Amino acid sequence: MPIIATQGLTMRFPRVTALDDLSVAVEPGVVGLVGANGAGKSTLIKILLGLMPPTSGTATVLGLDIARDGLRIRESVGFMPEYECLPPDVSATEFVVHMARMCGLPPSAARERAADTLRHVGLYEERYRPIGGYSTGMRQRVKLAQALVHDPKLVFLDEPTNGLDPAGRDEMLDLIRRIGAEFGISVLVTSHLLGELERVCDHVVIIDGGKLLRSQAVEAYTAASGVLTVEVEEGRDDLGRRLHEQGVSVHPEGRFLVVDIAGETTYDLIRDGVADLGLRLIRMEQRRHHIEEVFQTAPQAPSGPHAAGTVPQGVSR
Ligand SMILES: Nc1ncnc2c1ncn2[C@@H]1O[C@H](COP(=O)(O)OP(=O)(O)OP(=O)(O)O)[C@@H](O)[C@H]1O
Repeated sequence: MPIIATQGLTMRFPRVTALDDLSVAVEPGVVGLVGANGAGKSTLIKILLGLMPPTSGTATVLGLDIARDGLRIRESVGFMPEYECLPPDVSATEFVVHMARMCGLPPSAARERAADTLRHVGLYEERYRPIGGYSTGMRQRVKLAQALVHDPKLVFLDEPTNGLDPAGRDEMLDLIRRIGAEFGISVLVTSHLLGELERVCDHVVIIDGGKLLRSQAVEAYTAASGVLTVEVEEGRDDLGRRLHEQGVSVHPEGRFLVVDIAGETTYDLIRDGVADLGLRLIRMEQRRHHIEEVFQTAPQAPSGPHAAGTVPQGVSR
């Protein structure tokens, strides 16, 4: 059963169509939702939580109908919002226990679950200090803990790496992977950073101007390309010249040579060239595609705000 399925989902505000006839279904796992600022990601999450009725169309979350079962959806789904929403004067423990109680857990179970969840997200002694003194990374962890405390089957994480430094991002991405792999909780995670989603997701849905651009497994986006990256210690240009003379399509790129694969012979020609020129081969690997290439090849939607051939502003690697 898909964890999320939408059919013709449309949300029109007076001046803008935030979602435009969106039909998509995703299976359990870690699912990325990507789109530029204003693409409709937060609107979709609010509609899926049953907090806002769509203008038209239908959707189910964990098999529950958003129009009828909003309360049951919110019981089974955790939500980590993008915006700052934590009270500064209470500790992480007090806040997460409170959220667990709000979800219906009795006092002792709420305390236990809060302690477990805060430990899972990497907050230890700090959890007794007021949240107001926390770093951005710690606050993101508290937001994540409150989304997980009632043991949901699915969590919606809206831009969980926002505002984090590279180390904080890596830690948050590791946590997201563990939520999916170790705890068996499905995740819908939004980001405008495609490289992040490539790292943690099983499946990525791309929306642009409220329309579905692509929905497929990450491996389908990152399949091996027909191009080799070759790095030699010295003599890059000599090797490039020789390959070119042998009819190989090749061009330099930084320290590397980028070589079009025209069959097994391409590998032989590189190997022979390296040996004959007495070079040291550091690497020869087949390049993989990246999710961003979807934006570079997608035709422009008639009403889409973004020019074809460009990554929409706000979406980056
Ligand atoms: N309550 C509202 N009233 C009017 N317009 C809205 C409302 N909520 C969202 N919009 C508009 O709908 C479009 C989609 O917004 P949404 O917040 O869903 O995008 P997003 O992909 O989440 O972007 P971001 O990454 O900036 O949060 C935007 O043009 C936004 O201005």
